[in-house]
Amino acid sequence: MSQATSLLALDEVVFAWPGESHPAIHIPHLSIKAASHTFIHGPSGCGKSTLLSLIAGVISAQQGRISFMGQDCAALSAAQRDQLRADHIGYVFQQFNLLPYLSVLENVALACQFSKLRKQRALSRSASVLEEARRLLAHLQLPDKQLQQPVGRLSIGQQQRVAAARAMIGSPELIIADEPTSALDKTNREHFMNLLMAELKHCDSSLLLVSHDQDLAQRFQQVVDLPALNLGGAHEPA
Ligand SMILES: Nc1ncnc2c1ncn2[C@@H]1O[C@H](COP(=O)(O)OP(=O)(O)OP(=O)(O)O)[C@@H](O)[C@H]1O
Repeated sequence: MSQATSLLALDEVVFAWPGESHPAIHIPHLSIKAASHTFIHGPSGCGKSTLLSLIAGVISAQQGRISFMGQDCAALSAAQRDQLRADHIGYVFQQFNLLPYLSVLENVALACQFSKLRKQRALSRSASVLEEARRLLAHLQLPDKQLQQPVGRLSIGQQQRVAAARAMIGSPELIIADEPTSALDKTNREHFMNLLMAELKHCDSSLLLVSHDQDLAQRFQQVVDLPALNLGGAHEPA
């Protein structure tokens, strides 16, 4: 990787939604190191999800450079970006995005179907992908009897732990979590964050978590504040 320890780097990144005259995002510089924990905080509508979509390559910046694992993302084809994402990024979404007709184990194992690399890594730890899913879910304290059930039968807190296991299987370099605790009460939020942080130590992944919940900040080495968009639209991280 270039930039020695930088897993992800954004430089002078500007993005405006189509038809908008003011940018939703202007990031002069943001760097995320390997195996580090970064918290992006800001009020509703400040651009957190937009920033994550830029980093994930779902949308493209009009200006600036985003590099991930030493590669300039704009120089990659759409197919190359898709593969980079599947191999090296795990996601935990606000609404989990689990497939309700699959079992808990199958939902977790699914991430390895889109990435040979993550499958190989999972197999380097366990005898099969399903076994690795089982191991991760045990660490995240999912009761054994629920592993074969459709995810729809789980509580919200349990579904969120399944989503975390799916993001972490095959040890992607970066875990992106978009408001992962917003559906949880305070006790479950603390429990989820404790389990997530403990498991991250084992897989050496970097965590990039966005939330409006400032209470989470103390757990992170790097905190970036995205202020609310002012009337001029553009903002820079504090
Ligand atoms: N697909 C889109 N097309 C046009 N504008 C959009 C789109 N998605 C988001 N925006 C606008 O971009 C700005 C930032 O939205 P974004 O969803 O990134 O904020 P957020 O900080 O993630 O909000 P929340 O915390 O409520 O999820 C908002 O003004 C929003 O209306």
